[in-house]
Amino acid sequence: NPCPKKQVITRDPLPLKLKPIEINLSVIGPYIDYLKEKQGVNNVFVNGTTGESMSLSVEERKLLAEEWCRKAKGKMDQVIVHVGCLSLKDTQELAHHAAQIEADGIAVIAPSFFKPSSADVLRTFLQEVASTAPTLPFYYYHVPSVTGVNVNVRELIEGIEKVIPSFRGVKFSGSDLMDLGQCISYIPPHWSVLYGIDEQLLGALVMGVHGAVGSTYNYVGCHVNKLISAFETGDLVQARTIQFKIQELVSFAIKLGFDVGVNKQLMNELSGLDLGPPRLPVMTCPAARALAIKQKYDNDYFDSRLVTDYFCD
Ligand SMILES: CC(=O)N[C@@H]([C@@H](O)[C@H](O)[C@H](O)CO)[C@@H](O)CC(=O)C(=O)O
Repeated sequence: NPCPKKQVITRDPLPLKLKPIEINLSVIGPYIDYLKEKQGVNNVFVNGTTGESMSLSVEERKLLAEEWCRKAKGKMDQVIVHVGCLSLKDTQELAHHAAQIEADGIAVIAPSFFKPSSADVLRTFLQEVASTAPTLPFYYYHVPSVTGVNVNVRELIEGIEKVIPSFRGVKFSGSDLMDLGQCISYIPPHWSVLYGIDEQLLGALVMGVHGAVGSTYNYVGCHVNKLISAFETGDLVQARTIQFKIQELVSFAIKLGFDVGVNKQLMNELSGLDLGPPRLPVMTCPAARALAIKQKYDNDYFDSRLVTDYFCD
């Protein structure tokens, strides 16, 4: 067995440089039009979980935030930019940048590698961030299933306005309805609590949330607007019908393995726009899985025999 010859290994011509930008800014404008015209979505929350912010560089996040703010001007009511990072310094840099580009607000998750040991420590972290963008409305983004930081939000926000005068509310993506209710009963009228578990929105509306932010609203946004309207006019039968449909879709997708990659593929297919693949460690959704979920969506939402009464325009 002959010895393998020694090989010369050539170096990558750009060994340490980043490859050219791997984010597609050009699709943001058309995507805003799709959200507005086809889904009735008038506010966006960008660089959050669905936007894979924690897998992006600070530079990429700035470029994305800038493009969203620029293209949404005159079309969307508000662009809230999520600026949370593992590092306080990066978070402050993004908060300061969001103020420069005139975002309508910022949101921050709890750092999740070195986790805050208490609500007090988390409040201090948020205060340090808010102080770099003191004029921007500030939201705490509570998403314990992802961060593993499950502080009591009511405890966190009690008195928070004394240290963060720009504090304006919470994006609450937790399932603890007692904590949710205790936040809502505490907050002043100029704050809001926005709910982030799409399949449980109706329960949160009953508790008094002021709005909803969710990944599936990229393609069921118009249905959710109808759910909210039905709830507001007291038509609980209609509101439940829509909520149950969303639960069916989400539970079907969860059984097949629902994650940000699957969601992204659904956003691609249902918007008709090429939003590109997710970034590792999120995997591209296998084609068969996306097809099965899309078929479920098409059957439930576009079969006029089933949904004539709340079919989206
Ligand atoms: C953990 C997570 O990803 N939650 C989603 C939900 O929309 C979630 O995908 C949905 O309720 C299905 O479970 C959103 O709260 C995330 C979100 O709004 C964001 O992109 O920041």
